[in-house]
Amino acid sequence: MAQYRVVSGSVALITIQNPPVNALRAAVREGLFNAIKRASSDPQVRSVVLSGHNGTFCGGADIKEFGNVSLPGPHLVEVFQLMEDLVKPVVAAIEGFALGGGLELALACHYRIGHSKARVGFPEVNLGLFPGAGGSQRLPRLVGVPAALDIIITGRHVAAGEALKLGLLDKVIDQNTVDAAVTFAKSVEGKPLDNHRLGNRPCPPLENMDAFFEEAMKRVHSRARGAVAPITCVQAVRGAATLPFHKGMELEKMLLGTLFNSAQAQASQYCFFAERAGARWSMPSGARWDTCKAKPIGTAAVIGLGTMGRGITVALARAGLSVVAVETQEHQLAEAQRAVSRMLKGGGRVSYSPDLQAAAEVDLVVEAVFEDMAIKEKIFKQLSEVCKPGTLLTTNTSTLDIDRLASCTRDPQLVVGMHFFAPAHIMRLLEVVYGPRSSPEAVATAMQLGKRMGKVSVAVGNCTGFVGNRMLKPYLEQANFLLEEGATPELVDAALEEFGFPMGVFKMSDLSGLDVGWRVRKEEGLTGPGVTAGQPMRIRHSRRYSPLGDLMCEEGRYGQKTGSGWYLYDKPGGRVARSDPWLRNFLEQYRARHGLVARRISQQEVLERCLYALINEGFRVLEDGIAASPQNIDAIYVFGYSWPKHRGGPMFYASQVGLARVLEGLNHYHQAHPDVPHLEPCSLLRRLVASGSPPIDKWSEVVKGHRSQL
Ligand SMILES: C/C=C(\C)C(=O)SCCNC(=O)CCNC(=O)[C@H](O)C(C)(C)COP(=O)(O)OP(=O)(O)OC[C@H]1O[C@@H](n2cnc3c(N)ncnc32)[C@H](O)[C@@H]1OP(=O)(O)O
Repeated sequence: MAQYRVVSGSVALITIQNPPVNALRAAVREGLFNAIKRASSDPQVRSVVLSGHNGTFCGGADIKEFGNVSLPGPHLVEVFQLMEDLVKPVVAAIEGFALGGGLELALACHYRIGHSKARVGFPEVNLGLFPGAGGSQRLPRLVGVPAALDIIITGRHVAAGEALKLGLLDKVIDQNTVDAAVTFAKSVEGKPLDNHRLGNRPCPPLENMDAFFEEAMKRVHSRARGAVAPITCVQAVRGAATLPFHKGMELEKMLLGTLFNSAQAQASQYCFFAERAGARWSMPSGARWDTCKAKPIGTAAVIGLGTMGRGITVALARAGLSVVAVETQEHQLAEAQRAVSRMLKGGGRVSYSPDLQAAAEVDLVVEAVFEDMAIKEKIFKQLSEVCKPGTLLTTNTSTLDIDRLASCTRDPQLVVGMHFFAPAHIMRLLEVVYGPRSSPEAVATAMQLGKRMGKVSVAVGNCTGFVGNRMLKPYLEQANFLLEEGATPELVDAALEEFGFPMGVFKMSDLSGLDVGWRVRKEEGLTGPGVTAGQPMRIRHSRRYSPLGDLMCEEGRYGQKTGSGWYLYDKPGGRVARSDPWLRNFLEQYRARHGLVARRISQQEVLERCLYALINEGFRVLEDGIAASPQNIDAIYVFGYSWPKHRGGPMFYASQVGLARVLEGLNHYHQAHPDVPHLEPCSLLRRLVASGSPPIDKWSEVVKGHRSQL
């Protein structure tokens, strides 16, 4: 786990060996502890170099160990202190990553030499923690409080060049890092070390310290959206700035104790693994990630250059593909060309054409035209004739039937959905949608391409809305019903924002445009001139229906783009939402017209109705086999719908609330609203509760048993 050998006559070279990222699990901590003791007592040794096996210094503590009540082996703080106290100089040779406990380990060394491609950082905040093994105390002493706080709060990876400028690294080199570190170690043998022990150094002084930390705390409170870890980061760094090292370490220990087994830390760590779980995809046919080979993709075409098409073009070009961007409307093509070039800053290999024929020779097509089945069917038919045999045809539809599009082509097995999220070059999520006829090779290729674009890719089955938008529908529906019953957009949004969403449902709807959903509802036959004649306004297919969104669109209130929607904006395209007296009036008149009596609605009811309805649909998605696991659903919600990471995704949240409580809540609300089927608890949820609410990683066993009985 920690290999020890003496090189160059006097240098103990200690190499951490725990693939793939040399995480500091118990055996590694023990190995390091023993190796340092050995170097200390070895008379031949005058200096030490610490490195990581296989080009990676160290990815930090082993996150998989965190569930254990008491961690076995020596504690990291103990190992690091032993290292810092060593009377022989210790040099960290950093290749690849030094993250979290890995960087703390490097900070306990007396010198740090990094490869030019190395990256360092404290990503603990993303795991609901902070650098609590000395990092919050040592880093500010080395680089100063402002730089340390920035690194610790953002969790960002710092490139070697920047780390050198900050003084975090002593030297950056392009050659063999371990060789350079050995040479360096020999050059400092016998030299005094006191100033190189960060625990001995005071923090560089900071003017206006109180004001600095007050401002930092204010900023963190406004951005953290209920997450506790970022606040703790500020408290810990303040300790470093104001306390002697040993007192700061005590504070750090106390603060870490409050977070370590907290619900937020568990949720964030669950997200870390859920993000990676999508790569191990499977299809109902039994095809899997490890048995299917992706086709090589070098060229792609994007059809339709609206907002989505432009973002997709940028994402593909940044992944190194040569892209043909096709748009039949000349003015839109010219505008898109300018926008894409701006986003790519002159880089990328993109050509533009008004003609679909330009896609003839590409390996893969992403269709991103208007959300209209007839138009998409026509394009798929044309693509099938134009493109060379073997070209993968994909669609960016957010809701339409993949199989219907596949049936317009000569090779339906080559058709899959690639559902990007706006802005497509920024949002991390990609839903890869397979139809009943999509080949495993086509799925493997789309998943592989997602990885190349840096996306969190999740393979899902074909149904209206797939996973994300299917679950969103009952959530939006509940929000509208709450308005009918007496809530305001402000009340609903405040409850959801306090829960941790960056934007409430109505602000989000104003941002994305109310007309988008209106068009979908027209396509579904829920609204429109022919549909509404003679039908009760608030009932469709014998279920409760809210026409509020349709009425808003009929008034021309599409959201930010028209300057008014659920809120008022200072101009079309304005961003700052203000309460709108017109809307209050409109809601009052609407309720009066339909004999609805407004009642007081609590934030708790808002959360339970919106979130439980969404979660209930998540269980149906699992039941139907549209998503392979709750982890996949949660990754979709965290990376595509901005579900707060510290809540772990909707399915994990349900497991934390308690499945019995979610079931009870749904039963309660369904009794009150029997005409709303989305509130009726689905059979999988009932079954999970009946089987004693097993932990989330055991749900799949119940799902399997459940499906075999259907
Ligand atoms: C107190 C807290 C302390 C002291 C801490 O140190 S908390 C841990 C802080 N460290 C991190 O948060 C780093 C987490 N890891 C990463 O960010 C990345 O894995 C990486 C940048 C180090 C490498 O990225 P990449 O090359 O893309 O590889 P993967 O992310 O796919 O990872 C490969 C597999 O390794 C597993 N892994 C990664 N880091 C850890 C870890 N610290 N503990 C346990 N396991 C880890 C990861 O899950 C992958 O495994 P599979 O999911 O494929 O089985």
